[in-house]
Amino acid sequence: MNCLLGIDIGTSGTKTVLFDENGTPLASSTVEYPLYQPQNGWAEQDPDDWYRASVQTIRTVIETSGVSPESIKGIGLSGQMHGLVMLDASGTVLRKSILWCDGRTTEECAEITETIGAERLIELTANPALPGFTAGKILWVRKHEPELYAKCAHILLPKDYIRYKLTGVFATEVSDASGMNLLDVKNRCWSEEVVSKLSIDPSWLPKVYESPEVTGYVTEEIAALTGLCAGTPVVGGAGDNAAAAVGTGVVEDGKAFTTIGTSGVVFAHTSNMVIDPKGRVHTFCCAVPGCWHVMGVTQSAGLSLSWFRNNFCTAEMETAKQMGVDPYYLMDKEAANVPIGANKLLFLPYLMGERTPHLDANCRGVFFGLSAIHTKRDMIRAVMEGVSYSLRDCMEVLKEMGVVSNEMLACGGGGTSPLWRQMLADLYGCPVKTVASKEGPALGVAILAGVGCGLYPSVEEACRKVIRTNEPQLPDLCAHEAYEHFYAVYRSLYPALKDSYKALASL
Ligand SMILES: Nc1ncnc2c1ncn2[C@@H]1O[C@H](COP(=O)(O)OP(=O)(O)O)[C@@H](O)[C@H]1O
Ligand SMILES: O=C(CO)[C@@H](O)[C@H](O)COP(=O)(O)O
Repeated sequence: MNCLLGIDIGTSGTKTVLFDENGTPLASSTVEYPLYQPQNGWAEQDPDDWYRASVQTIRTVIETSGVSPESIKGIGLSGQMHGLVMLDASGTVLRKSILWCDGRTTEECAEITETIGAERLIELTANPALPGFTAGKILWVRKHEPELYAKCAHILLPKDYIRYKLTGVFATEVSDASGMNLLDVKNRCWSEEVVSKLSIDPSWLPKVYESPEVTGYVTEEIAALTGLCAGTPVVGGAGDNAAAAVGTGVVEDGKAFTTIGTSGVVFAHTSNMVIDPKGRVHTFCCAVPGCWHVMGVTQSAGLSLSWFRNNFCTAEMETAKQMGVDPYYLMDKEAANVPIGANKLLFLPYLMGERTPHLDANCRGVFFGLSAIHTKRDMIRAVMEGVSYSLRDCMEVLKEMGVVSNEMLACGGGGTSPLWRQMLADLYGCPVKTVASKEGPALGVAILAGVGCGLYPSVEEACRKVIRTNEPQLPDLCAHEAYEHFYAVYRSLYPALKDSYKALASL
């Protein structure tokens, strides 16, 4: 039997899944780790937490599956995008990684825009300078931590740090590199102009591959720690969203998915490069060589619900533990008993600022319309609806650009909730499907590994062989109409609060 391994370095945890060559999961293991928030709007993680989680989950899936390590023909890596990992010349991590949802670099982004020129930056990198992206984080460390910056010899993205630990190679691939503000997204290589104008040492940047290409091989040391065979090939893989696209079969024009992970993303495949002139959605290379994708991002999707759970649902967490079920299952049940509109309670999910459509690192979460009638269950529903309104905002921009068809796939932790999927179907006004496999990004990069090691002829062929979809959830037209009224009020809130957000941030 031929097997493939997919490793996804998510924000909530690392998930490693072993598949057979038909995409059937044989074993899966997840290890969670903390998110550090040293200041309001900052977010960091320890790259060595990702490494420990990777080693542990690889070892676990090999042991529990009982497959022989020789049968693992290739490994694919996926991960949260944009995070800055800085290493010194000996390969030691210099500081905690500054993550995709960290909003500290508004000033540095303005500096990048001024240095390159707003139009030229979009011409070269297909995107404006955004606080979530990596280049601003590099400039922030240069300005605020010069002693540490002086020791830097390598810059990597989260999953590429794990690649370095597995193979000893400094490499990345086009989909993740697109989110650094340093890649020439059209030509799929580093932009010499941007790198040199920002005075970033080009020797710090890893070599860029296409997603299915082999980038290196598992070392003897890692083999001894994990049970893998030394010499197992590791392919480029993809940023988590490009990886989820492969894992849900979104590899052709007109196909799209929504993921509710820590972040929320509405993603559409494009075989031509399409750019939103207002910069509200990102244009990145995708994992299919020669193709791109457009995606809108809600910074705090699952994060809003996990924040609510952790702070206000200790009773549900306790009951869930006693019942041996997931606390989110109980929270879903409570929310399902509340009518559309959460008894006139709205939630703006801007806990970590927002990208699509506002591009504002300073905005923050709001419960709007709170009344003495409301209970916790209204608030749970309002959080889930608020995230769905924000995803509808993403959808509206993609529709304006003409890149989505009238069908949507749902994935990510939140995409496993039938209630959340129905909210999406009702709000988008289109059927929402899931794929039979729940493994999204891990399956996506396992498929890429299968292409890289010759088990499949192409990404598209592999998806045709492996991906199966379930029956769709259909939109309810009455619910759609009801949501339209609440969505209109939701849309009016950000413009009304914009100046107040700025004032609050400046205090
Ligand atoms: N049954 C569920 N109902 C609603 N939301 C859920 C459920 N299960 C998981 N989630 C959401 O999914 C999020 C985690 O998604 P996941 O895709 O694993 O995250 P990441 O890839 O960012 O680490 C949680 O924060 C939670 O909000
Ligand atoms: O910043 C983005 C995409 O631009 C996020 O989608 C990150 O890639 C984090 O993903 P999750 O941890 O939510 O999967």
